[in-house]
Order: sequence, then C-alpha cells, then structure tokens
Amino acid sequence: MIEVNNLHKSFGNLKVLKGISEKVEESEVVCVIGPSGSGKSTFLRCLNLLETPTSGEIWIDGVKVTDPNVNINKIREEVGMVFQRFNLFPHMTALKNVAIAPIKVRGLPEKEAYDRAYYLLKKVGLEDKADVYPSSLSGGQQQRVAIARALAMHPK
Ligand SMILES: Nc1ncnc2c1ncn2[C@@H]1O[C@H](COP(=O)(O)OP(=O)(O)OP(=O)(O)O)[C@@H](O)[C@H]1O
Repeated sequence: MIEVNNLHKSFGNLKVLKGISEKVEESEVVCVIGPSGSGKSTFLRCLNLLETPTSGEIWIDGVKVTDPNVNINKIREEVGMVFQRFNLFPHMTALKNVAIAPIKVRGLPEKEAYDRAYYLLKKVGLEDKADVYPSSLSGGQQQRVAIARALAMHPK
C-alpha cells in the first residue's frame, strides 16, 4: 500500500507538487493523468526518492520513505519503474538488461535469472531480440525490454 500525505516538491521557485495526498491499495491500478509538465513524473519519482520531496510524507507498505534514516535501496528493490526514456544499459543485450538486477541485487543464480529474463522477453514478444543491444531496438521495443526488466525483480 502506498500512502502520500501533503506532498510538496519545488524546483527552485517552481512549485510543481502542491500538497498531494493519495492512497493506493495493494493490487489497485491507478492512472495519473494531467497536461504535459504538470508534475506526473515528479510525483512518481518522489515515491522512491529519485526526487527529494520538499515536504510531506510518503509511506510504502508501512515504511516511511521520507524518514531520513530509511534504507531507500531496500524499498527500490520492491518498486518497479519503467522510465520515460527507458534507461536501458547500452552495453548489455536485451536479455542481460533484464537479468542483471536479479543477479546483482537479489543474488539469483545466473541460469535462473537468464531463464526468467528469456521468459519475460517472450511475454513481451521480444524473444527474437534477446541478443540485440538497445541501440538496435525501436522505441517501443526498448520500452518492452524496460517493462520486462521491471517485472524481473518481482515488484510488489
Ligand atoms: N530536475 C528538474 N529541475 C527543474 N525543473 C524540473 C526538473 N524536473 C522537472 N522539472 C519541471 O517540473 C515540471 C513537472 O515536470 P514533470 O516531468 O513531472 O512533468 P510531467 O507531468 O511528467 O510531464 P510530461 O507529461 O510532459 O512527461 C515541469 O515544469 C518541468 O520542467
């Protein structure tokens, strides 16, 4: 469960988030909509502290993310994210992009991680691109690799 209380975020004089409060229950599907530049990405980036909120509280599964002593890397392991520009690792194949975090962060054996990565690439219709580097993929294909990569970590 995600709970946000009175979240504010400014960049210098630009006030982007002005007191957002929201609750998202487990398994609930929520769309954040609004005009370009209205703060949707800023809001999502605040949830795992890719942006530091100016004020307000964020809780994820009972953990206060905005607590200065929080172990944010632990929370990021549970929060999947597909970036607007995908941020695939350019020097890794599609398959390795999907397998690398479970190996490095979760300590999954390589064989298991690569098998699951292949399964996920297949799910997003890209098994034939497993050995291709991101520069040779279309925007939509890169996005699908990024989705497979997010799912590989079994986010909550
Ligand atoms: N790091 C930053 N420094 C300064 N201003 C920023 C920064 N990041 C975002 N902004 C500004 O904050 C505002 C909200 O940006 P944000 O990316 O959250 O919008 P968005 O709703 O996701 O837009 P889009 O739909 O176009 O992706 C914009 O005016 C943007 O220029």
